[in-house]
Amino acid sequence: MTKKFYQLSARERLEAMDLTPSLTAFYRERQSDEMPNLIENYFADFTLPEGLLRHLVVDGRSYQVPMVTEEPSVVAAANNGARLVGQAGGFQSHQTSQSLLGGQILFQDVAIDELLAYVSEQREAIFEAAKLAKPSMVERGDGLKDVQIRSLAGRRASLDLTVQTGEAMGANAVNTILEAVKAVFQPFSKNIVAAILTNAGHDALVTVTTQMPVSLVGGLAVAKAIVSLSAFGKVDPDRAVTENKGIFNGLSAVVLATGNDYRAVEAAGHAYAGSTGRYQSLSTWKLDDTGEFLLGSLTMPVNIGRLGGAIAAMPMAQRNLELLGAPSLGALKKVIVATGLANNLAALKAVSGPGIQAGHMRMQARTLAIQVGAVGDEVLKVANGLAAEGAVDQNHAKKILGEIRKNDA
Ligand SMILES: CC(C)(COP(=O)([O-])OP(=O)([O-])OC[C@H]1O[C@@H](n2cnc3c(N)ncnc32)[C@H](O)[C@@H]1OP(=O)([O-])[O-])[C@@H](O)C(=O)NCCC(=O)NCCSC(=O)C[C@@](C)(O)CC(=O)[O-]
Ligand SMILES: NC(=O)C1=CN([C@@H]2O[C@H](COP(=O)(O)OP(=O)(O)OC[C@H]3O[C@@H](n4cnc5c(N)ncnc54)[C@H](O)[C@@H]3O)[C@@H](O)[C@H]2O)C=CC1
Repeated sequence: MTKKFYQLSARERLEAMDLTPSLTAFYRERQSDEMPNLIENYFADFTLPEGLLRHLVVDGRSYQVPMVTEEPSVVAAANNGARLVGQAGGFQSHQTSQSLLGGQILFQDVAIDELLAYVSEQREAIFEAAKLAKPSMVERGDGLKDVQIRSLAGRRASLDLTVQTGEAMGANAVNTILEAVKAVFQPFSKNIVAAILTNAGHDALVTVTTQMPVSLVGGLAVAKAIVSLSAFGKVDPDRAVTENKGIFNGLSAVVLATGNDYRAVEAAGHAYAGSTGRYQSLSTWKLDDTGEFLLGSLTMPVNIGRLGGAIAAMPMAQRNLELLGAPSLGALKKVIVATGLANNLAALKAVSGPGIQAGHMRMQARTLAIQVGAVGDEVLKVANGLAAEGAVDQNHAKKILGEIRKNDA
């Protein structure tokens, strides 16, 4: 019987794709032994560059932070922000919870009083079902910690479970527990719509702060400009979404480098950014009462792991955790949020000061050089030529590349 596409080996898949010989050769060179089992229909590895945030100081400890991103100037911005904050002693963290992940059993057409009464009567059975579903968690002191009913519009309700997940993100564990607990609600089986974890992260908030003399950012006028721009992120969602993108520039780069689920972290972050009813920037920058210090803070939910998921299966993720000094899960979360705040500071300083283009486009120049066909040494030569001309666009890049090739011929 012919195999289905997903049953083929990675090599066989390339043959089945019926590609040109050059495309087949290209992808074949990019097949590895490490990745095929991570996802489905695997046919090649896609590589992204990894850059270093050299000194990120959090709670008095200095970290070398791996960052995976495709965007020029993000790693430079992280280093820039972390350097400024480092001179003031670094970031402080205020982690407000253990590793807690939520789950929901969703009910419709339900009489809330009946459900409340049933939950209170079956509390022990609920905890027992959770324990039997994941006994190893309970042995470690983790597992189901709380159960609450939340009434929703239109005779709907959510049974909210809070699960302590130890050193893992716990997504699969929570889903397993939810499906086991669902079985306790047999009398309501017709009312149950789904049992699935929530990425909201209400119980996984991490806060990172900094207090720095205004002189470090270039004086009171610069600090005031940063504060003024930050205030727009509180009143205008259009500005807030851009500012948050700048935060995730750094934050997601570390989440990715450690093999964690960046979609989960970003979804939770954006939901938290909208938790007041209006979408706002996740960070806050203000001056202290004396006007001598710039105060920055970033609070957001972070549900990640130090093991489990894809982390164990990706050698780069493993090595990157080693590079970070094998931090505890709590410390890793702080590093991730602090990197986001470092990027945010650098971006706000650039955008409220000279503008983003000067620094960003200098670094974008290398990407532009590659886009117009520069290879090897030509890439830097074109980038330097663009910087010298003060015009970073494709036409100039093409012109400079043409001149370099003419001179080298
Ligand atoms: C680009 C810089 C850093 C230039 O910054 P600068 O002050 O013009 O340059 P500098 O040469 O004085 O360098 C200052 C520090 O930046 C770092 N740095 C400098 N160059 C490098 C490099 N090549 N590689 C690694 N690190 C670098 C390094 O730490 C250096 O200190 P030093 O070590 O020299 O004492 C600055 O202008 C900056 O931070 N800009 C922000 C860039 C940014 O945020 N880019 C992301 C893309 S834009 C975006 O996506 C979102 C955004 C920005 O719109 C969000 C928002 O609006 O809020
Ligand atoms: N909505 C979402 O965000 C969803 C995400 N996912 C994916 O789930 C993955 C993460 O799931 P996890 O449950 O974290 O991974 P996992 O399923 O690999 O579980 C963690 C494993 O580590 C073991 N373990 C050993 N020591 C531990 C300790 N000290 N603390 C905790 N666990 C320990 C556990 O017993 C378990 O086998 C990610 O890849 C994510 O993309 C899956 C479903 C939904």
